[in-house]
Amino acid sequence: MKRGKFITFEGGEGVGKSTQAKRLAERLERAGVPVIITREPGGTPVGEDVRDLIMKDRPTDPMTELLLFAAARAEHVTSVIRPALDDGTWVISDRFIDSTRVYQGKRYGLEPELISLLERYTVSPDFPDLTLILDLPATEGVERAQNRGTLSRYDAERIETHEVLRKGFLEIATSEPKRCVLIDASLPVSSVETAVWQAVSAHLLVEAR
Ligand SMILES: Nc1ncnc2c1ncn2[C@@H]1O[C@H](COP(=O)(O)OP(=O)(O)O)[C@@H](O)[C@H]1O
Ligand SMILES: Cc1cn([C@H]2C[C@H](O)[C@@H](COP(=O)(O)OP(=O)(O)O)O2)c(=O)[nH]c1=O
Repeated sequence: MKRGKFITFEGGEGVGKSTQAKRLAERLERAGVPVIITREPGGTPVGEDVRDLIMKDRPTDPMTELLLFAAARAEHVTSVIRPALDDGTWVISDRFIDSTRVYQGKRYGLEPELISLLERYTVSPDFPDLTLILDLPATEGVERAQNRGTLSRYDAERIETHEVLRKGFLEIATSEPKRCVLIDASLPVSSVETAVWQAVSAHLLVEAR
């Protein structure tokens, strides 16, 4: 049985991750590839509870927040992601480790060594095969999230904070060019979809055949 591929979408608020995750899944299905979509925080009953908890009662201590995201991720990897990949199913996750690196690492300054250690225990060896980083000026992303009508407490942060987050994602794209592809998310939905499909075809479909 050929192992499935693991694809993650990352980027700031409202950049189009959920929209593109759905479109990519539809394209893969049309290409005959078995695929599931999942998200973080979330993806499991425990993960969804953690999501509700974090969104509702924001932890005052960044370390609490980091450990909650890590706990949800451990459950997500062991009960959803790893079994699917082992079974030959492709997995698309709307946010994953890079969100922690950027939101808890860059924004709160929590130590990269600690974040790496948590990744080692919660994710390893199931790191993403391909990460699509959707890039958009922070003001546009927040505007899209506002228009969508669901502005989370994270979305509502100051625009300077969103720019710090954007920079964090750009740094990851630069430092890990084999895993990450940077996508211009300011283009129309269908053009972003084409860019995503080109990246997936070039990185994964050729070797999957
Ligand atoms: N390329 C795009 N151009 C314009 N609007 C978009 C684009 N992609 C998504 N949107 C819209 O922006 C909002 C946020 O998109 P969404 O996929 O929910 O983003 P995210 O999951 O990154 O928060 C939605 O209302 C969506 O319809
Ligand atoms: C997965 C993850 C998410 N987050 C944050 C990013 C988002 O602001 C929030 C999840 O909200 P979500 O609704 O997924 O964001 P979006 O507005 O992009 O659709 O949780 C972290 O801070 N760390 C993490 O590890």
